[in-house]
Amino acid sequence: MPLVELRRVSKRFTKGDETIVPLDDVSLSIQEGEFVSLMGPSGTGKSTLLNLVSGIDRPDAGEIEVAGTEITNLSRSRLADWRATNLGYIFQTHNLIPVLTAYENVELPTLLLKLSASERRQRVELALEAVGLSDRADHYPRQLSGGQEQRVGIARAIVAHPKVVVADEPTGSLDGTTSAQVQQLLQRLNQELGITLLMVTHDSEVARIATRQLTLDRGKFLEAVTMT
Ligand SMILES: Nc1ncnc2c1ncn2[C@@H]1O[C@H](COP(=O)(O)OP(=O)(O)OP(=O)(O)O)[C@@H](O)[C@H]1O
Repeated sequence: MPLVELRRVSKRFTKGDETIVPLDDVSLSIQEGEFVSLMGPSGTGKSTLLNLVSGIDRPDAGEIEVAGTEITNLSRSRLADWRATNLGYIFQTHNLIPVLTAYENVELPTLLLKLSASERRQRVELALEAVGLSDRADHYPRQLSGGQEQRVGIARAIVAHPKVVVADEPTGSLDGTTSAQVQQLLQRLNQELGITLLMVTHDSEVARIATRQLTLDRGKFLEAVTMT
C-alpha cells in the first residue's frame, strides 16, 4: 500500500470572476521510503499539493490517504492531531521562533505528543544529532548561520518521527555550499533513516537528489522519471 495516495484530486481557487485550477484530477502514489521531487513553473500548484498532503488545505474533489488515514474528511481537531504525529514540514525560510533556542525550537512539535520528559529530551537530542547540531543546542536563531538555521528547521520537522516529511523549496534561500550541505542531509535522512520525502524545488540540480522526479504543469503531472 502506498504511504501517500492522491486519488483524482482537484483544487480550485476563485478570485473575483476568475477561477484558477492548480490541480485538475491528479493522482499520485508515493511508496514508503521514496524521495520524490516536484518541479514545475511558478503558480502551477506545487505548494497547493504540499498543503493538501499535509492536511493544511482540503481538495474540492478526490481523496487523499496518508499513512493509512483518509485525511480528506477529518475534522480540524482530528487533522491537527494527525498532523502532529504523521507529518513534518520543512519551509523555504526556516520559520524558527527567534526567542527560543535551537533546542526549544526543535522541542516545540513534541509538546503536542504524549511523551515523558526523558523521552522528549531524547527525541530532541537525537534530532539535533541527526542534523549535526548537538553543539548548537543552546544557540538562538540569530546566533546561527543560514544553513544551521535550516538544519534546525529540518530537526524540528523530523523530531516527532513523522511518516512523511514535505519540504517546500528547502534550499531556496541558501547559497551554493550551504544548499549542497542541506541536500546531503536530506539524502541521508531518506537513505539512512528511511524518511519518506516529498520536496518542491525550482532547481533541477536539487531535484536530482530525489529517487523520483515529477513535474507539475497546467494541473497535471507531465513527467515521471524513475531514477535507478
Ligand atoms: N488561498 C489561495 N487563494 C487563491 N488563490 C490561490 C490560493 N493559494 C494559491 N492560489 C493560486 O493557485 C495557484 C497555484 O499556487 P501555488 O502556490 O500552489 O503554486 P506553486 O507552483 O507552488 O508556485 P511557486 O513555484 O511560485 O511557489 C496560483 O495561481 C496561486 O495564485
